[in-house]
Amino acid sequence: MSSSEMELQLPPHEGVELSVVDMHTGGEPLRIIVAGYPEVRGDSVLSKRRYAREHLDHLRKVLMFEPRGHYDMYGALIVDSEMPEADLGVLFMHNEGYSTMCGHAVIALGRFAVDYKLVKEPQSPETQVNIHCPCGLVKAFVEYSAGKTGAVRFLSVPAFAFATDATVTVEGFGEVTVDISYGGAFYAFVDAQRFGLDVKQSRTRDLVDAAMALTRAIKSQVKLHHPVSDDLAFLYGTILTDGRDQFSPEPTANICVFAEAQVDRSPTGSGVTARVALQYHKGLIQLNQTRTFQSGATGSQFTGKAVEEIRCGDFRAVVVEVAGRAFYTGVSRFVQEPQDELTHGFLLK
Ligand SMILES: O=C(O)[C@H]1NCC[C@@H]1O
Repeated sequence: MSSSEMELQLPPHEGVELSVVDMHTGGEPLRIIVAGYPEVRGDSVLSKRRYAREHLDHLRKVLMFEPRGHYDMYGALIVDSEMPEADLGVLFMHNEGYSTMCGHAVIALGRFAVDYKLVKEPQSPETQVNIHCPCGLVKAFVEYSAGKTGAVRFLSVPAFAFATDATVTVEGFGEVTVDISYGGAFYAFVDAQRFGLDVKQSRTRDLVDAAMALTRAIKSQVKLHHPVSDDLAFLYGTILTDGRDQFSPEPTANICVFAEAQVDRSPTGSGVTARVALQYHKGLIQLNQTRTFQSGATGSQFTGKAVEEIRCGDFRAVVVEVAGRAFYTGVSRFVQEPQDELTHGFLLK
């Protein structure tokens, strides 16, 4: 028998099995867990996120960490939603825990939900998929024609500038002026030039070190607040930019360092949402002016625009639309053999 004829079956084994569909959006991986997880308890998606963190974290490590994943792996677990209008609920996971929003994942999940029939009756030219993320309901619109799915755009939860020109003291860099904005998760924004860096040219390690120093400083010096829930009020990451915030048809580049020094390969959907809200707040863009955002890491692109002004508690907020493309990379059935000394996973720092 030649190797091309071998059946892809695991030999007899013991232990937990987990099945996933792998995709990427602009280079950023998304491992969608489709089987093997126990029930995630909780009466809301936000409380399920808490439950997964407290009771099921060993499984996040199995799927995100080596040898099945890697330092920068990203995952999505589909859960039931308490919202009648939602087609699916989702929990996001990464190298440190569980995020509240993930735009690159929503783009991939939109395609996935149509292809794997999580929505009834797909429509052409676009099928709407309502995805209940921990931050709230996100509406994705998936191109659909002749049975095939394509590009995805989504309308995110209310996004708002939380603080502009805030000053923090950053170890090794002194006083740094930053903006903080929310796009389903909170991000700090600063021009990479402030650290003598360039988001497209500098070494990733240097960008990560600067971004993490800033994240640490903000976490210890700025108290965040979200009108809907305290579970949303934490800094998810720092986005270093090329400083080109004034509207232009040219792309603007950024790099997002989130969770525990994890680097987004995509332009960061929730980051684009937060950055558009910030640009709108500063009067640098108008409603329905589309900007192109480029990942400093891979050059991949998303577009983003503010489409409506609304309120979120006391904040003047906007609904932001982000668009991009996701692709399948494979399917896997992972096993966790009990005899394996490294069965729980590990990370190299
Ligand atoms: O696209 C996004 O929003 C995400 N990508 C990884 C970090 C963020 O959650």
